[in-house]
Amino acid sequence: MKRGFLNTPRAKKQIEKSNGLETNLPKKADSIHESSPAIKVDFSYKYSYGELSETGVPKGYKNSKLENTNFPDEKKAYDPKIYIHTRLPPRQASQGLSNSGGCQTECLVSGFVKRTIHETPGFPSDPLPCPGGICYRIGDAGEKGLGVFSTRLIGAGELIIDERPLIILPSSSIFAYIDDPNFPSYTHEQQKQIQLHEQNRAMQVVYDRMLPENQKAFMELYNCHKSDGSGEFMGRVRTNGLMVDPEQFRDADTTGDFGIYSAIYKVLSRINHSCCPNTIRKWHTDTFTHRLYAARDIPPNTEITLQYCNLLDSSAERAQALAPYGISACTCSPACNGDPAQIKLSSERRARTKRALSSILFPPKHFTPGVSRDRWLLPAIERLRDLEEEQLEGLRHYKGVLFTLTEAYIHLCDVEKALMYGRKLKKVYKAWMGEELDPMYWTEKGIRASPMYRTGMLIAAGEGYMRIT
Ligand SMILES: C[S@@+](CC[C@H](N)C(=O)[O-])C[C@H]1O[C@@H](n2cnc3c(N)ncnc32)[C@H](O)[C@@H]1O
Repeated sequence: MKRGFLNTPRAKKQIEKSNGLETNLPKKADSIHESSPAIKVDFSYKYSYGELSETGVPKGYKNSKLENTNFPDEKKAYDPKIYIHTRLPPRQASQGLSNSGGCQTECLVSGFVKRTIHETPGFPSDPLPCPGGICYRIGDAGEKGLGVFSTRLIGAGELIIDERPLIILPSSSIFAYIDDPNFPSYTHEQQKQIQLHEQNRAMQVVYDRMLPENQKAFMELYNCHKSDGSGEFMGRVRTNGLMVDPEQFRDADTTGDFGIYSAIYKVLSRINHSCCPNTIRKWHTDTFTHRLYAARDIPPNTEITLQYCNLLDSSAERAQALAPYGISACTCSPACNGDPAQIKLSSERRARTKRALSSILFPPKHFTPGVSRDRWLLPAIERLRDLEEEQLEGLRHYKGVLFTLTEAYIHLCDVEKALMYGRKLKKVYKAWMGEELDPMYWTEKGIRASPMYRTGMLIAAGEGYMRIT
């Protein structure tokens, strides 16, 4: 299927909106829809969910044209502004299998993204093996349907799975195309239904190209959008898609929610939501996998959980974000189903953490005699306490606060406290950064030999650049 997705009026409008600038849009020849009339499409809506009384396209609606062209997986040079079908990593490369992660992914990506992927250093490397072997199982999670559970103690910072997706496709609805000139005359809800219908048709092309075992795994996934017109394919995409880190790849000239990608997995898509998730997940383009790490110790037979919404939002905002997943009353954690006083306390802690995201701590220029030299760190210590009491070790912000505290205590030459925070930092650092934390942050020898500690010693002796009064 070769389609000028980014050449649609809607895509143009969206690209311009996201940039605030005129962009270098594709030449007409890039599109097989050259003769299509310009159709005004409202792009700002969110799809409906739940039990809709009327679903499907309105009577008389004419399907858009779909064409399927074969794109060689090995070819890298495509028009950056056209979406192409490709299976990645290419077949001959990287066939290594980890616990479940070695499959090829059926991708619908722009030529720009395909090139970005191929130019990523290390691509395609094998998925990482889990050092302690498989540590999870898929099982019954009661009202939540299936879920993923630990089969043994998984230590904080341990790799749980490094999984390649079954499918990668654009998150936004621009991968569907509307030809019908009557489109603007349909009601808002009808327009949404048409969009879903066209996306479902486009997804059929993706599905038809998938390996049979991946087709089976995809169709076995849960679908919570059975009654809103999403269709068999889009229902599963909407239920199970996890965002691919847009910092690693996204369509050219895009910002915000536009131009980003979603991925669907055999195992990761079975993981249920918690407002206190016990994991950290991060996309890695070199292995073409999502890596899932334990954010804290996970005892045996414990449900492994992810976040589906912004965890620092209020419980009402979280409930709103979870509703499209069919999660009506979130009972995932004490932050949601404790007694009212506990929920209030939880909301206050999360709101404080959210406010603190934009604040930066600066050390004092001079230390005042009689005043504890770490007093300026109190806000960071309080933030860390809030995050730990809320069991939010899986947030990136937790790593940030630990970094601040570890470095500050190394500077202050307080080895005991530096070690305390540095050892916590080590457990979450690798999940976020992809590499082990330098021992200068978490071993006594490393701390004492570090330039930060030595500078701190000079300052304490009154010989450094920052004199203590
Ligand atoms: C990505 S799937 C997760 C796996 C799914 N439970 C299954 O059976 O395959 C998302 C769906 O799981 C269910 N779910 C996930 N987290 C939940 C939670 N905290 N409470 C209730 N249901 C949840 C919802 O039905 C949601 O639409």
